[in-house]
Amino acid sequence: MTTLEVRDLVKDFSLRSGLRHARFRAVDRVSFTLVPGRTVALVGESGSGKSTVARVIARLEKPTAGTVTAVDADGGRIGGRAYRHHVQMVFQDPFASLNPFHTVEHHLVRPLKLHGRAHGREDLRRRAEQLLERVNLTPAASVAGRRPHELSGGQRQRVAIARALAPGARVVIADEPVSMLDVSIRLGVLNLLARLQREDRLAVLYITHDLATARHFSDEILVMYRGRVVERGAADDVILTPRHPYTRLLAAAAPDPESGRGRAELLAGNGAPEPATATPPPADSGCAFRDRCPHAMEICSRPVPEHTAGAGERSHTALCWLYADEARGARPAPAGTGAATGAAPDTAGRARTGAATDTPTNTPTDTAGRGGTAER
Ligand SMILES: Nc1ncnc2c1ncn2[C@@H]1O[C@H](COP(=O)(O)OP(=O)(O)OP(=O)(O)O)[C@@H](O)[C@H]1O
Repeated sequence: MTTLEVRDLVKDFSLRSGLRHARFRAVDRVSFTLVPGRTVALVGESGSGKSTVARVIARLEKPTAGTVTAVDADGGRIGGRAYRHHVQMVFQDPFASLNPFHTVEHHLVRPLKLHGRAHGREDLRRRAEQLLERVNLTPAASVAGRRPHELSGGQRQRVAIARALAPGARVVIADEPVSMLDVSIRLGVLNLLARLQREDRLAVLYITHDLATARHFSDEILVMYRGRVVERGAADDVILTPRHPYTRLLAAAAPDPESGRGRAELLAGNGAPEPATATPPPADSGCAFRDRCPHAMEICSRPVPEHTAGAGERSHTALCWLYADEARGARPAPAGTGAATGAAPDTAGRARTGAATDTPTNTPTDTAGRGGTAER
């Protein structure tokens, strides 16, 4: 049963510089579905469009094109105010998302009242305390009377999560929910989100730069590059057998727990991928990654086909010419743009010779491995 469907979402922004006026496409034909009890992770480097997708879903931005549709358990379309009960967002910055002048109780009572989830002072107070207990903020009565500055960053984010649950949300959009928190408490907050998701069968969109937590906490991963989803599949498949050269670069740039350096740095001598905003995307509809791709071919300037391996829950899609029949035997790109003749890359970014393959034989080492950590 579908809870939220994003279809062919496009978001353009207007850019003005003096008298010049241009349009910039931040999100380009993004589609995915969120279902109860499952987490979809949206990963990609800074500027790839992840937060814009979240903001459109949360109705903080209007889409330029495409649709976002929420449906209830009977398949009926949810619109208007009910949509705001149904879809809630947890923001990156717990310091900015809570009003410093109001108590924790006020932050929870307001949505409970607004969405008709409790009535009367006593009922509201009781429901607010129940929410605090659910996010492990105890003793709830004492926490309820505090103001945000009296709480740690982790505690504030727990209040923000409780506030998201207050209207009875079925879909939670968590936009980098732990990136501003101390490393030592991040897993505790993510484990809390995972528990609430299981208990309430929430549909969660988890936005992150971090491949390790994306793999651990999500069922499906979508990799975004310059507004487009360039790869998608089951979390383990995307991390352990990445197909798109960009995902391979991201995986290679993931921090090495032993040395503390990015693996790309170790392999290539220089390093992690540049931010997506560093260079403007190519003006045509070819692959936006081709300027940085070590396997770029001339064919990459043509509109990129989607290639899917596997089926159902194991379907694994890459938006890349390397896997297309037409690319076999394609001429290599001119010198300086990287070279490959239909060769699928290995994880060190080297092109393997021979025809492209649907199932790359080289897989990255499991640096993004799963590891359970208790909720704190
Ligand atoms: N209101 C806006 N006006 C103009 N450009 C914008 C606006 N909001 C976002 N952008 C641009 O859209 C692109 C995508 O931004 P977005 O914040 O969605 O990326 P992101 O992947 O979430 O990055 P980060 O991880 O740093 O938050 C960026 O180039 C950004 O500068």
